[in-house]
Amino acid sequence: MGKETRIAPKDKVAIIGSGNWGSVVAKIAGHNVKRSSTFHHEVRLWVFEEFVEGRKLTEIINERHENVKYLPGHRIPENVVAFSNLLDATRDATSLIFVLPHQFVENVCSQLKGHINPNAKAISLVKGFNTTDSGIQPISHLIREHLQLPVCTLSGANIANEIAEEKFSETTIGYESQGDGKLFKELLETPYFRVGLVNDVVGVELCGALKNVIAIGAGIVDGLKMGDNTKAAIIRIGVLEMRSFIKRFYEGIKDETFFHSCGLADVITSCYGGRNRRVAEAHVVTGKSFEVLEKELLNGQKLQGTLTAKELNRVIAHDGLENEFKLFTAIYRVIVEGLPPQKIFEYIL
Ligand SMILES: NC(=O)C1=CN([C@@H]2O[C@H](COP(=O)(O)OP(=O)(O)OC[C@H]3O[C@@H](n4cnc5c(N)ncnc54)[C@H](O)[C@@H]3O)[C@@H](O)[C@H]2O)C=CC1
Ligand SMILES: O=C(CO)COP(=O)(O)O
Repeated sequence: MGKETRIAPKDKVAIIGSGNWGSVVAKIAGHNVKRSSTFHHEVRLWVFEEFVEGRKLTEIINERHENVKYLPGHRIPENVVAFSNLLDATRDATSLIFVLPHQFVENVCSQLKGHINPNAKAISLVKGFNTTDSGIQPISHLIREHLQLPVCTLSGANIANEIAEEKFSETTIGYESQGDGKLFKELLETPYFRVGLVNDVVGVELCGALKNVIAIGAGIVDGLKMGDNTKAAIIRIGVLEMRSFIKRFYEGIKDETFFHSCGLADVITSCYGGRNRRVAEAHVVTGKSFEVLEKELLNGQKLQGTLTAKELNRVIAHDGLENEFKLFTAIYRVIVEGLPPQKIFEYIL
């Protein structure tokens, strides 16, 4: 009898989330799998169903191959198929990409519990974390604990619309197992979207979460028309608080992580572009609340920085660390307690 050659089954990809960034990732992964011998040629995209101009968003995506609400004007490849049912979207999938606003991840994971392929691995592109009384819970840990699978993270200086336009940018994948990191790099890298790898899952995602709070500080500076020197000061102080917070709550975070795209570079892009900066500027100019402006300006897209500022403050206040995290505390007070924005400078003196 001749030796049987067994062909390894191809990885099936499911993308969980189809907002602004999720839709760009669907475009990238959809194109990449077409050329790949590693991945199955269909990519499934879970869409939180809603009606757009009287039609289901999933139907529109599957017919027009465009997410007309969250990424208008950009084609999503035809091998990306939208599903409104989470279990259909993820059935048999072995590579799961989580790309949701962080407040929705827990609910999604509860629904997925017990329905995941035993060989699956995941990557979280989510920028945010949860808090408990004992500290912070990174989203990668939340996913790992619910679904019992290995989780990488991806974060970087990645304004979604610019990447949709294929303008050059970089990102960072944090991995525990290098093989998983390389697999997701193969799935997501393109000539215009370059992936760096670092053996630091939590460091990557916590930078991505905290930079959203610093970006709110930058938006406040813009709203007050303070200028570039002031914004640079907010960036400098913000980066120091970001590093100090991450190191305090997580051992083993690598210094090099802050110099990958997920670190300082993402702080910079978010402090100049990005939704958190924009809404914070509008808050200063109009005096409207962040909740109202999120609805008025973002057409269903979500702010992550306001929630993260609240979650951060829970930990800072619990441990009495306001003097060590003066900028984070001041930004929280502007968002939640109505502190006049110009007063943040009194806090950080
Ligand atoms: N947009 C960007 O430029 C980037 C975003 N990110 C991060 O990616 C994550 C996802 O953001 P985006 O794709 O931009 O989303 P988005 O903010 O554009 O859209 C919100 C998404 O949430 C969905 N949604 C609303 N209610 C829901 C619910 N109850 N359950 C589940 N989903 C619900 C909406 O259908 C929509 O797909 C966030 O953590 C964000 O910080 C990371 C890099 C770049
Ligand atoms: O994460 C981002 C850029 O890297 C996007 O930031 P915003 O959510 O503020 O738009």
